[in-house]
Amino acid sequence: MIDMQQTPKVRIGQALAEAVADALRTDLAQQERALLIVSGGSTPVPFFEALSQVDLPWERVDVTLADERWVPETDSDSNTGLLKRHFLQNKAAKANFVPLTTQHATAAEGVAELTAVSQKLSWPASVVILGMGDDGHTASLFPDSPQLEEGLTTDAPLLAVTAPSMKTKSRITFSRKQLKNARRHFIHLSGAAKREMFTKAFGGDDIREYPIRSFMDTPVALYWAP
Ligand SMILES: O=C1O[C@H](COP(=O)(O)O)[C@@H](O)[C@H](O)[C@H]1O
Repeated sequence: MIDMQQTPKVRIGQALAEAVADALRTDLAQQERALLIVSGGSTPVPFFEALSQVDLPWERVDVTLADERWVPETDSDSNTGLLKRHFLQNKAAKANFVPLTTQHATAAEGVAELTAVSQKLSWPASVVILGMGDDGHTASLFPDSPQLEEGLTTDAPLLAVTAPSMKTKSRITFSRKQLKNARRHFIHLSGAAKREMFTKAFGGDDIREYPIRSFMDTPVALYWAP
């Protein structure tokens, strides 16, 4: 239930949590397991906290990330660390979390193992939630990345990438094609800078300029909070 006393970011987080929970319930009524793919970064915290409290057969839900920074879970930049602190708690503690990191030193070395793991999940995903950076990146598909073309075109599910403009440059990401392999897509944004970028991105067609554009040919529900 949306709490009208809360800030817009919390209310949008609650609304998105309700929509995602409904989607998972619908799919779990027809299949044994459901796959939920979430993004990291800073935006999803209120959504994670709301979803963690929802009643669901979480033991039948596999959760993984759209992308991960290649750092230990204890690093403040780790998306896995973020999920563990804000989402995989309360009722959602029973979900099966599939991390996008391995013991390998680099993402390039870990990608084969993670590809094998990811292929055992219940595709198509029930839900993919995408974020967007202020530069128009989504997942770890960055406009200035040498692997952008590969990420936008490959049939491989996962790839190792570098993001020259980011603090954590070494990353792993699901490819555009794999992120599209889902029943429902949501984009979750907050703040004026993201509104401006979203308007710019959705006003043009060059997917290499703003990679979030590569989801404009997909039905997406936008959850934006001022
Ligand atoms: O690096 C990343 O950035 C995007 C956007 O993050 P935000 O902090 O601006 O919300 C995120 O969606 C992605 O998962 C993350 O690894």
